Amino acid sequence: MTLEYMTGFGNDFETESLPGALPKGRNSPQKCAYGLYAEQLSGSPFTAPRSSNERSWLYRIRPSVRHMGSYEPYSQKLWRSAPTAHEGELPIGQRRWDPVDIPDEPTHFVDGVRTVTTAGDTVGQAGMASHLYLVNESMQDMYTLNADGEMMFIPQEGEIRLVTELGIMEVEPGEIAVVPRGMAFRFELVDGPARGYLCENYGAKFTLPERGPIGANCLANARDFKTPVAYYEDEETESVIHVKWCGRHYTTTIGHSPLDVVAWHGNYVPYKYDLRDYSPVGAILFDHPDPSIFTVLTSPTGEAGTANIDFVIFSDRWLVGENTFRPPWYHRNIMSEFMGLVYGQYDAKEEGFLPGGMSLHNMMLPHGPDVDAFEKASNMDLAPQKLEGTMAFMWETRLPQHLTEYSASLDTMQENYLDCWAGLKKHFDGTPEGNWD
Ligand SMILES: O=C(O)Cc1cc(O)ccc1O
Ligand SMILES: [Fe+2]
Repeated sequence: MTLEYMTGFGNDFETESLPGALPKGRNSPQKCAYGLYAEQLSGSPFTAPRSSNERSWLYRIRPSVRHMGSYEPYSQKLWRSAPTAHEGELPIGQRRWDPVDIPDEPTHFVDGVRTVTTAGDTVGQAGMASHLYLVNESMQDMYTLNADGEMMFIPQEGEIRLVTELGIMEVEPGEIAVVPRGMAFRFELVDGPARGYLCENYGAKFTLPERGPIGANCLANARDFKTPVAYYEDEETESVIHVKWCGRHYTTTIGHSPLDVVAWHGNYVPYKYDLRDYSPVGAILFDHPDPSIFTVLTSPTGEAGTANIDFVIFSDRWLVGENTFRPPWYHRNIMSEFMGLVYGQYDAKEEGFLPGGMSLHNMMLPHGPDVDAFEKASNMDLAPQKLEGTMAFMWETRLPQHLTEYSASLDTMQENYLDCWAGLKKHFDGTPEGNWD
């Protein structure tokens, strides 16, 4: 599909799919052109400061109050919500999983979400959940809307199409997309089954991190973000809308497509971003900076520098540090790190961390390079080295992440993960050189 996008991050966009559908100079004319209804979708409180105030005006065939009402419970037991902290005797510890297969039985997006971790509390609007989506069927006459948070999609296998109230985005592995809290969409497959990672952000919306002394350029540049143009459906077919609200799943049935927005303007929008447009900045003489240097988007909290979620990537880059151990250092961290791998190899792990796999290094639990990565990096020739064809990512949150019964009992969980560090030898022998034999 050839799709049109508007570029920029946080812009006030305007778009119409019929000429003159967008009112000029006002939001609520007495009668809207084409007999449309005007509707405001507020993503921030009305009174939020300008820098964080987000809303869009939608000009649609029917107001959404005609789309939704009379909610019936819907059973989706594997799409969980925080808090799940006190359920059963779920284990703690460093965790890693191999990729999970896409099921054979017909599975659309809503049924294909599998929750791996939850943090915080949906009702308190803090924290996040990390999920997988495993999908082999497009949604048909079915739509979904998540009141609990915005959703970041990271496709790992298979291109996906998100047909949202504000327009259509196609997203392939290497790209990400974000759908705002409360926006309805239909999830479709472009070219076959799809597996990916999904972050449900219960807290403040993702935004670009400050660059500080880096200045006005590099990292994720605003002009590389893409928001779809208006698209509408005028279809009188029986449809189901799935709604997730305070951790529960519901459906409501209506007689038409809810994707009936003919024109819109505003800054509360879905967007996509190609991670290969990211311009990494790093140490160019010695030492390994904190991974926050690779932040793409951050969901801030009221506490400075203490993110609800930092979305960080480890993409193609040069390693040039002199007299430097170049992979990640060993560490313990107050923040909790969920990682996935879209393609390639991650530089802290020589084996075992596979594309489509995932790892969890939770609050204060130690981790770092496996024994082979340590030995290799400790002894290598330190010529400039290019890491190529790699795309790992991390959702790092200030809150501890809790497993679910599903992730704790997945048969792809690596029982022997700790063994990747078991061979780390004692090199200390009391001499300044140490013993490297
Ligand atoms: O644990 C990890 O692999 C992620 C990570 C990468 C890095 O370069 C430094 C710290 C860190 O947590
Ligand atoms: Fe880490």
